[in-house]
Amino acid sequence: MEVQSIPSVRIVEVGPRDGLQNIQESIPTATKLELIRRLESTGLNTIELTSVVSPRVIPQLADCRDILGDSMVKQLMSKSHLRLPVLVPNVKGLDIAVQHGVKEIAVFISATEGFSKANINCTVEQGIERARNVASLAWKSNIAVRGYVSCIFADPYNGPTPPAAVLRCVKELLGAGCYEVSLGDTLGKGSPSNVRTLINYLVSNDVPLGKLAGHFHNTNGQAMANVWEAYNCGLRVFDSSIAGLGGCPFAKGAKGNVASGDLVYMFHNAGIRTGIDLSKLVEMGVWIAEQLSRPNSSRAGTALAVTSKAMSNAKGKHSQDPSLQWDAASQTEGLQLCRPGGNFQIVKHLALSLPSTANSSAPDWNASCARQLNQRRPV
Ligand SMILES: CC(C)(COP(=O)([O-])OP(=O)([O-])OC[C@H]1O[C@@H](n2cnc3c(N)ncnc32)[C@H](O)[C@@H]1OP(=O)([O-])[O-])[C@@H](O)C(=O)NCCC(=O)NCCSC(=O)C[C@@](C)(O)CC(=O)[O-]
Repeated sequence: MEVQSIPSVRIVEVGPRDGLQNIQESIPTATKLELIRRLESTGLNTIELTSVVSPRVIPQLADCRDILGDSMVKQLMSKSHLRLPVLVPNVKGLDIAVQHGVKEIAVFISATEGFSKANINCTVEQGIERARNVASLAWKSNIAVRGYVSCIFADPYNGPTPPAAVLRCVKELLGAGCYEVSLGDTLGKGSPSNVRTLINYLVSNDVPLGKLAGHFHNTNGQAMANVWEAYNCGLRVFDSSIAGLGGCPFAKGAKGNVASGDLVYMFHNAGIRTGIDLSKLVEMGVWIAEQLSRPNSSRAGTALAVTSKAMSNAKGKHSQDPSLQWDAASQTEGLQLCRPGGNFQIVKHLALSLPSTANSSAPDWNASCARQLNQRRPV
């Protein structure tokens, strides 16, 4: 008999990097570290830790050395089942990552000129050259390299992106040694039909599906639909961010990444394994939204958090409220009468257990029942 394996996806949590990079208020390093620690405890096995970029451009992540030098992060880095990429734009970033024992980096280029110039201050061609150089040095240091191509559907300065420009960047990154390339809808402009068209186009031009990941921002509320469409086209790796945080200073108006909680909820409901504990992820979403004083953009996360709070409130109330503690009031064979707390004026519950000889002794049993209820009738 053919054994069917359970379908699974890999989720790349980009919250500590993409999720935080565009937040203006300074976030304490301790909060970022706690975020990483809690994310790992949910079962996520790929977490982008931070970026090593110009602190003038991304001041929020200027503490990247403190993150990478922290003992808890070092301990995570020593776990062989975890992938903990760090975003780097150039050799300087790679050097700092190497000094801190990073085992995986992510390089990033744009398919479009406008965003490339704004984001990394170079042309697309120069960006490719830099990424190639960084990747080749990384490989020499035994560091795995993931790649991003931004603006797969549109650029904030140049408008719609030609698919051929995306193809070129994907091929360049794979040729440079990236084990996987994440397709970034930086502005969140794409919808499922764009996703299908682009993936089909890439595949028909010899890009292996297994080398692609999806990175969808939720500006127009299409991110979940885009993930699902990409899944149905054959993608199995998706980037997401806790509480739907995310954004880039050069993608004005774009909203956060697809929320990790929504993604995991959707996949689990479809019988697709993620390896992630959804209830822990939900708690995490609530926690980080509180820490940052921001709304939690995960719809499933918010809804599940409300339900779980209501359930634990009800549980707590039941165990504390004396009127809901049930005592045996009287007991005869086959009949137990319970009462809530000390107040017997309202009979809230009657637990009846029929005698094993119910048929033969039914008249006796009925009489016993009536007697007890009459004795205990509310006044
Ligand atoms: C690429 C540069 C550095 C070019 O910026 P530049 O000004 O051309 O670089 P430079 O080499 O002239 O250096 C300028 C200053 O930055 C410093 N510097 C230079 N490199 C580093 C480094 N690695 N780490 C720390 N510091 C660095 C360097 O030392 C110098 O400092 P100064 O001497 O003036 O004090 C800059 O434009 C930059 O850092 N850009 C990064 C922007 C960024 O992080 N954007 C967000 C991430 S991309 C994204 O979100 C999209 C993605 C990936 O999520 C997918 C998607 O959604 O599409």
